[in-house]
Amino acid sequence: MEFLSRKVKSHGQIDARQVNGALDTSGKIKKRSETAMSPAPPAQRDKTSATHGAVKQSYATSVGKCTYEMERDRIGIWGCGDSTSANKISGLDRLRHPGLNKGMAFTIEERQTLGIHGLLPARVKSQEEQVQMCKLSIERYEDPLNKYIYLMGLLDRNEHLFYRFVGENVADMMPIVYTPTVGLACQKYGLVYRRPRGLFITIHDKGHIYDILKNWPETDVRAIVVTDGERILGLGDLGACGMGIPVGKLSLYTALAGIKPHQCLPITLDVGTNNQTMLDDPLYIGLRQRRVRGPQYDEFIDEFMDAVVRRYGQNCLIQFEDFGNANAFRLLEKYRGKYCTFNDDIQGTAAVAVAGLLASLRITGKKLCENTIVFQGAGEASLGIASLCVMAMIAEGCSDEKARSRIWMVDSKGLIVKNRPEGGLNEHKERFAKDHAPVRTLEEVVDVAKPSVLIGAAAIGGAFTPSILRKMGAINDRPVIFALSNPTSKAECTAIDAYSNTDERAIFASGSPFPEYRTKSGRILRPGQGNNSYIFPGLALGIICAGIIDISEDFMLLAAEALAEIVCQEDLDQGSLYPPLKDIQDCSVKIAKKIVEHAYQTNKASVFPQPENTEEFIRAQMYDVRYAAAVPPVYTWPRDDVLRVDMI
Ligand SMILES: O=C([O-])CC(=O)C(=O)O
Ligand SMILES: [Mg+2]
Repeated sequence: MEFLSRKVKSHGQIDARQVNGALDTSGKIKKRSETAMSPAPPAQRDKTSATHGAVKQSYATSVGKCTYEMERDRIGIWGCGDSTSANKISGLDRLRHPGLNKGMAFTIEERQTLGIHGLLPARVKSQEEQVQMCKLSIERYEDPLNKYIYLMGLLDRNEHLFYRFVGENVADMMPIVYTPTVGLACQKYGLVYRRPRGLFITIHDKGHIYDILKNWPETDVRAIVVTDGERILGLGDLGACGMGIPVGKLSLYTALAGIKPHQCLPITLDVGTNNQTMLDDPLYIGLRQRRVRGPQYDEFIDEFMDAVVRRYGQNCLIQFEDFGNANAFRLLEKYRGKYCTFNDDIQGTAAVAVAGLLASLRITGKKLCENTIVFQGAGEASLGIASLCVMAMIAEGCSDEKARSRIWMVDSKGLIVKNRPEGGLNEHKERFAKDHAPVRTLEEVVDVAKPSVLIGAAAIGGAFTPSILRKMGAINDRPVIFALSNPTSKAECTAIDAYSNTDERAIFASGSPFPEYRTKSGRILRPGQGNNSYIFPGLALGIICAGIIDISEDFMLLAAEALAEIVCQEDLDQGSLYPPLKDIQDCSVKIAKKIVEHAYQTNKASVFPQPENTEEFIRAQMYDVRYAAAVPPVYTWPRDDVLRVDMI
């Protein structure tokens, strides 16, 4: 009895803001009914057939909810009891559930109420103290792969803590959960894999994809990153081990753009691999067979797309990641406009590179269309960037033909020219083919074209030789050099190469991070990271908040312009064309804001009514890394003296 009264009394100490409603952006308490958070509409989920009509949603359906109520519903979803009997969930299950676990941050009241008192040491830690612990723990590891394994372990144990820790240490943690370490993790995925963190759907599951999606315990999925593992970063075909990429990308959805973790689903489509080393490796985790191609592959992907719509609704975003060149372009063309989809390697990389180019104009004082751009590579990234450059040049007032004339592309056979003796130009390359005699090497193309901008995205590490870089320095006052291939080993040159071969005049960016560079005069240059991570989280946030299905190219240019606008003079003075990584979460919100506003202007939004204050609306939807109360809200009764009945 005494124990009970202690429990009830202690409930009163729970922060009412956490249990009774969400904080709005001003820190003011809103009742839940005033917030945009509420359950996903059942009618929109689990459709019996894939329909493709416009789906109109209300605010209430666009984003899901948070705080105690959401935590409670998730308990049901994870099979620990239905949501109505959720309060009966064992405390032990809470400790094991990464979305509910707070570790030693469970209060004494929560421990007693939930029946986990005694399972934890006496000490109650604040989340801030736990973040400090994470820092100490990760610093103990020297090998980046061990740091990766530590962080994934943290994610498996305690989601809120993981996202708070990564979110507060973006510059230090991004190279671990993302490029370049994630590349190493994929190569060693057989060693790294611990527990389900996404779905593996194999070609043998054809005909049953919907059923597999139903095995995923979350029903409110808003974003999927999918790969078939054929071109993982610049590392090539890693088959099912490519899973590290969707996992890494979606962890940035949450860490950088506040998209709720349970709304994100990583998927690997395992159609085999042509990587013999993987096939021979006893640790390989995927199907031990060569890649399936042709109609069987196409039917498989078609079925996947329809199953996603049927399970999660038409507004569920499907980001294609690290598919092989041929499939990437084909599938983008096939599905765009019909499904809520974009290809990050073609379009996301294009947007981040064009953002960097737009920012570089503030240093060179030129218009984009006054530049001559040479691409090393003519794959997804290069062709995507080239196309978006044309769009940006046309926006400056130049003709399509003139814009294309500014672009020179080099592939494995040399300069892409019309009537190439070897033939074999696809329509994407054909668009940029020059009326020129064959030119074999990149260096010769630099001699002929005299570019102001050199962009590498063909995963040939070291392709920008000192001699090429020196030529760029000789032709230009401020040569623009982008070494975009990932991971670091595939970069076309290092930051040091770029600066030291151009008398430190290069305007340099790279896909993977490079350390700061000290000039001879002692100035510190901070090479910017032209990685699509500046784009895809904010883009996705905007798409989800406005319910955009048709992600047309204007959204990509808009995202690029939005990012370029954020770059300030101080960034440029430090040699960076991008804002510092520590500001990347703000960039995501700013990009999302532009995307949402543009969606309403162009009738592409399906969430109504349009929010009055876009930024406030977006921020109100974002994941809160702080812990929610784990026990139900309490209400107060009148004082004892009011209730007392006079018996005399
Ligand atoms: O993952 C990254 O760092 C960028 C990217 O999309 C790729 O290289 O394929
Ligand atoms: Mg990629």
